[in-house]
Amino acid sequence: RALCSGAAPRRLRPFEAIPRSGRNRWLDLYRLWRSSGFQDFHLGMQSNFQRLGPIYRETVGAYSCVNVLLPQDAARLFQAEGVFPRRMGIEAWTAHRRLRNHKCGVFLLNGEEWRSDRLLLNREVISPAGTRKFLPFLDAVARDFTAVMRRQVQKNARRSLTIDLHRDLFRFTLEASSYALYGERLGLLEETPDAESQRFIGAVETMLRTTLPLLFIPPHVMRWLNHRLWRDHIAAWDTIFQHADKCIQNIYQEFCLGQPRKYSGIMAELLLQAELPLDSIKANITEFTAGGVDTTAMPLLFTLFELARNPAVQGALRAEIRAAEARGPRELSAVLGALPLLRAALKETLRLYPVGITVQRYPTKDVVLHDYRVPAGTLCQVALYAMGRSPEVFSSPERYDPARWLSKDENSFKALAFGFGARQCIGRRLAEAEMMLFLMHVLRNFQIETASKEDIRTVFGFILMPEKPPLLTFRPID
Ligand code: HEC
Ligand SMILES: C[C@@H](NS(C)(=O)=O)c1cncc(N2C(=O)c3ccc(Cl)cc3C2(C)C)c1
Repeated sequence: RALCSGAAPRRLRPFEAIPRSGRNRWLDLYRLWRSSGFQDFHLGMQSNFQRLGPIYRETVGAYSCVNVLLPQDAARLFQAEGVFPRRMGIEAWTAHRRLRNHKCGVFLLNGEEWRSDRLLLNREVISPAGTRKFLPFLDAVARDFTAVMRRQVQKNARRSLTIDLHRDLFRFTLEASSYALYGERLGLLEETPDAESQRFIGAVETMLRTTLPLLFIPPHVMRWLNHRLWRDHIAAWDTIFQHADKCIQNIYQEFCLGQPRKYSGIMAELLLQAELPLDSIKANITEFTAGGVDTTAMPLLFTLFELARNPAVQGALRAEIRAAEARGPRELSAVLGALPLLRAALKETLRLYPVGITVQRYPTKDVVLHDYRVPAGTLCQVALYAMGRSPEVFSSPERYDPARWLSKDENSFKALAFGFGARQCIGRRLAEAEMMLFLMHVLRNFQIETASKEDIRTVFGFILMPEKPPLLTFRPID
């Protein structure tokens, strides 16, 4: 085909010819550790692409990988992922599970074990039918959150509320995901939120923060050093598992006392389904409980900030929400289906602030990335942060413009914030619904403003987060 199109067939280049960042893997690890470069990892990748081009190889400490940022290279990588797609493991996490004799959830499993758990979980967690069942639970929590905010505003003489919302957002996402998972309200939105749940949120933050250095340093070295980092990491995991166990015990007891008459959350459905063994249900529900807090709270904070500094976009979204509401009360999935601009705003937020800054795969067969031969089994990753801000991929990438996702033009393999294919984020529909419902109720009830028009500096703490959470002002709309 290349010949008849007149173009000379592109010569394939050898793997060794791929440009390399850094010089010495251990020196670069030391430098990264010293310069707290872990938290600027995403920025380092972005400048490497600017220096070396759209593909390069990186070796830091024990970790070595090929980085790409163009959609067509992402497409080729995913086409080579095979039936058991695999990401880089997190040794520190599996080390904890072994230490405590816990099973792993789908995030940490691979091969046949991963596939059998994943197929059984999909029906209740990510399928349209499963999602429809837990939408009302998320809507109830989003309504409660907005009502608590309105009460808060009434107390202020100025009838507005200026606040760093990030702690409240953690409580919202934990309250919402726990209600969908366990069918139980934790009561986190009340004035005096439950102390144990607060401790859980803190433990998730500590666990994520201490995971970062452990990604680059083999944990057996850490354990040998019995480094404080390792002790904090394990203690945080123990708190996470204790909390999830308490929630699971409650619902398991009720389940044994008699079948719940109507839908009471994902966990109850999995127990009723009786296909996944209890310890697998526990391992996965624990992952979902811990994985459902920061991952969804951060994009909400970034979206509120961008809408505050882009009032025209905020107005267009409010108009869309009012129009959808004017069409009368309908099933929640229909309401969410009538908010394409709001869904596009979430895509735009995740383009600029991707919670997971990369998506990784080990190709199961040799693959050609940007005309280079890459052997099967090489760790490759799509740099989502660099892709989202690359002028080669997005026109005026610095502009927050949700409408770019509605145009007819080629957007394939550009919206990768939830990953791709059979191994994509299983919490995607839960996260999307939580964020859509939250923003729908907040935008209908409040005008959002911010004094700072400056970009937010982001740091990589396993989750992409703001270095300093923005201060936002909420003015009630009567
Ligand atoms: C309720 C749980 C939950 C929530 C909420 C959640 N995730 Fe995930 N996510 C997971 C799990 C579990 C996996 C691993 C899935 C697997 O390996 O089968 C995962 C995997 C991923 C991956 C890797 C996908 C791939 O193709 O390798 C990405 C990227 C991701 N999530 C992004 C997000 C983003 C972005 C958000 C929120 C805006 C989010 N996640 C919220 C549970 C969640
Ligand atoms: C940030 C991004 N990293 S990623 C998967 O792209 O490399 C991500 C996306 N979706 C979910 C997560 N999770 C967490 O935060 C988390 C915490 C504790 C546990 Cl037990 C399990 C998790 C998971 C992996 C579900 C993380």
